[in-house]
Amino acid sequence: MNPVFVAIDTPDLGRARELATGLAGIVGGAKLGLEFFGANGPAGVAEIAGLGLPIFLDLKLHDIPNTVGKAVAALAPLEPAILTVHAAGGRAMLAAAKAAAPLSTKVVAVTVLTSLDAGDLAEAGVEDAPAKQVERLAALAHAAGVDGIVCSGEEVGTARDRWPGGFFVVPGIRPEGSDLSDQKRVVSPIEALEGGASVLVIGRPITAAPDPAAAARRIVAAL
Ligand SMILES: O=C(O)c1cc(=O)[nH]c(=O)n1[C@@H]1O[C@H](COP(=O)(O)O)[C@@H](O)[C@H]1O
Repeated sequence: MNPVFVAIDTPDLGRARELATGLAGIVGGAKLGLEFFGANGPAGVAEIAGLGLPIFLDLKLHDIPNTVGKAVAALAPLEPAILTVHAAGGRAMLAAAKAAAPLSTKVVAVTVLTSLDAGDLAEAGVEDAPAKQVERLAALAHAAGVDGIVCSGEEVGTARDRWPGGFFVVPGIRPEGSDLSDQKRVVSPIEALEGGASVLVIGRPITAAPDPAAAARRIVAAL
């Protein structure tokens, strides 16, 4: 399976359609997140899904177990290939999300966002290094029965060693020389794959390129 999921982060349905159409056959799937969902809702997700790429619905749900379970049930007709929740929501919330999801959907728990470093965690009261916090939340996600986690490429190797059958989503991917933007824990596409990533989430290095299809082809060819 082609592990590259392109993050289509835009509120513009026409632009999303253009990207999904132009990248079908080059990448393995499309990730739609809060920006797209806020503007286009479930109908927009269904429209992009109809273009043929597997859909990763990245809404990073984080609330009490009842609310998250019912939100996942409301999203279930979309049958996304992958759906995100926040591991910090706790064991019962993670279990409720998994119980409400279609069997074909991989529910993955976001551990420590790739936009955070040790200083950011300390400001939020977490004194451990990101790797330690990822390890803790990965163990929680595993125990709660979800399918895998989202972590950076810096942690995926250790996480995979501890959960060999897990599904590992790695964003914060930057090919050599590309702009970091707001990402702080980044690795290259090949480093993420060699570390054990199941899926590489890549947004702006593809979507902000003058020729997104050519950028995606270069990334996939280097894997
Ligand atoms: O869950 C995610 O996909 C996610 C988790 C995380 O820790 N970091 C992260 O960047 N993401 C998402 O991955 C994408 C990264 O986009 P780029 O930085 O443009 O490659 C965005 O859509 C983020 O919402």
